[in-house]
Amino acid sequence: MDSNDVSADLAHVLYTKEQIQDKIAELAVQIDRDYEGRDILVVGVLKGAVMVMADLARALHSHVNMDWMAVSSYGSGTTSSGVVRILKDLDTDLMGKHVLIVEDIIDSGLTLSWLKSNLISRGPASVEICTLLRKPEAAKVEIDVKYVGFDCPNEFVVGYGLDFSEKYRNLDFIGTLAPHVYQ
Ligand SMILES: O=P(O)(O)OC[C@H]1O[C@H](OP(=O)(O)OP(=O)(O)O)[C@H](O)[C@@H]1O
Ligand code: HPA
Repeated sequence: MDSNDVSADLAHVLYTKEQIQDKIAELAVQIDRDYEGRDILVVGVLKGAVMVMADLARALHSHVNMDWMAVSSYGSGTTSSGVVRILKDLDTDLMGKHVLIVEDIIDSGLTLSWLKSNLISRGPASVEICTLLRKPEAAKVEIDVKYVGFDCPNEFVVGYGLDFSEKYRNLDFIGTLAPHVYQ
């Protein structure tokens, strides 16, 4: 094997490319049904949500506008503190819009909890959340999430937008890392 081959860094595959694509197609059917007759403003949270946004937006049949936010959560090490700073704000006025926040993962829930309240304060007609992954055992706050792809184990996961030190986002599947990567 090539020493630069990322597959050597992986411990387990949790969700294959096919499982992810099937799940996104399922979510798109639900979303199209729920938003029938209404335009959707999908808001992707950079950078992790890039892959989910790209695939979900293409799977939807509804009229969709796309916008992006970048936020940073401060905390010690890998722990989100819930104190969130906006690094890139939306270009769109949310007044009267049906907003669907699209995320790769809800871990502690602190980022999304803050973001949802922030967007609600801008006067949209509705704000819902769609996340590909959620870690139920890691939740620190309760948030109402309408669309969840997979409830996943409380392990650090990478791939399909999710990174470790900015690597592995480009994998088309989701997995866990081998211990040597962290050492
Ligand atoms: O539920 P929480 O514990 O708040 O964690 C979830 C957040 O963490 C990840 O983003 P990250 O800050 O790693 O940035 P990235 O999307 O650029 O990778 C993910 O995309 C969520 O935004
Ligand atoms: O498990 C994770 N992997 C990558 N990024 C993350 N951000 C929150 N949780 C995770």
